[in-house]
Amino acid sequence: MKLVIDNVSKNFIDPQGKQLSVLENVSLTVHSEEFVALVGPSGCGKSTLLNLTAGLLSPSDGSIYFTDLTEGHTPAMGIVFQETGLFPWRSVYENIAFGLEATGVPKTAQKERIQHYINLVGLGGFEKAFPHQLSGGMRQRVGIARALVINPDLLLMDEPFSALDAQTRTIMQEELVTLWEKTRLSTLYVTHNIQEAVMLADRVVLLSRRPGKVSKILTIAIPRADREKTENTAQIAEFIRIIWEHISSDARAALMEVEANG
Ligand SMILES: Nc1ncnc2c1ncn2[C@@H]1O[C@H](COP(=O)(O)OP(=O)(O)OP(=O)(O)O)[C@@H](O)[C@H]1O
Repeated sequence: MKLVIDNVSKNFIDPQGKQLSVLENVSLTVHSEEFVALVGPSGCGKSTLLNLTAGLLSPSDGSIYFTDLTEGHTPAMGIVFQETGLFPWRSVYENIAFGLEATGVPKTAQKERIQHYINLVGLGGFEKAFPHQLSGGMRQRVGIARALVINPDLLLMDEPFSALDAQTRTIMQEELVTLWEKTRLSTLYVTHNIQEAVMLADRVVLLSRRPGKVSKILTIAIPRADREKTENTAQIAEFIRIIWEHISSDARAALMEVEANG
């Protein structure tokens, strides 16, 4: 499976009725078993690109498609947003079951699958709890399990941990690394936090937006072996220093822009 974002542009109409060009000719691929982090300052169009990929928005130009699929297979996408959007009147189990309800998966297989993901995200024992009885981190785990239960080909995550306190965020990031090692799911992860991107991703993609200009893509590749060495702040800082030596001046400017405006 490969996700291809091919020369995509997106314009919106702003509240004054003027056309606002957010993305122009943006191209990006996410390969099978690849974790790509999309980093950029606030307002550069990260969520727009993710929503276009999810099919929640349509591109003004260009196309988004999958290649290298098994014949006849329709790709599925799991989505995790910053706001989990859990149904408050449904239990943990019922919230996770939601994604499977409209599918043809038989009931017994559904039960097994739901329980598998509940255990995988560490929520065993909380099946009957309601969202208001859970911490922010636990609610995000429900959101992640709900996205995974449909066995997606691609996982889309939009700042899933940014509403959490710093300590919980670190725990959730570590848990996501462990979870990803188990699932190796192709993932596109939006964040404005460079450290988080470096810690999680195989490849960091910078979406840069200069004043008066539309967004453009710059990529920093992070080999998987090196990613595993970025487990604490000191290692991440050292890693970013090494990357810094090897990237273009445009990419340096984009990183500084993220730090200044992220
Ligand atoms: N539906 C819409 N109608 C009009 N303008 C929009 C719409 N959605 C997004 N925009 C504008 O597009 C630009 C990019 O927004 P987007 O949410 O994609 O940025 P972002 O990089 O995800 O920002 P943040 O990190 O703050 O979430 C912003 O200027 C925003 O105001």
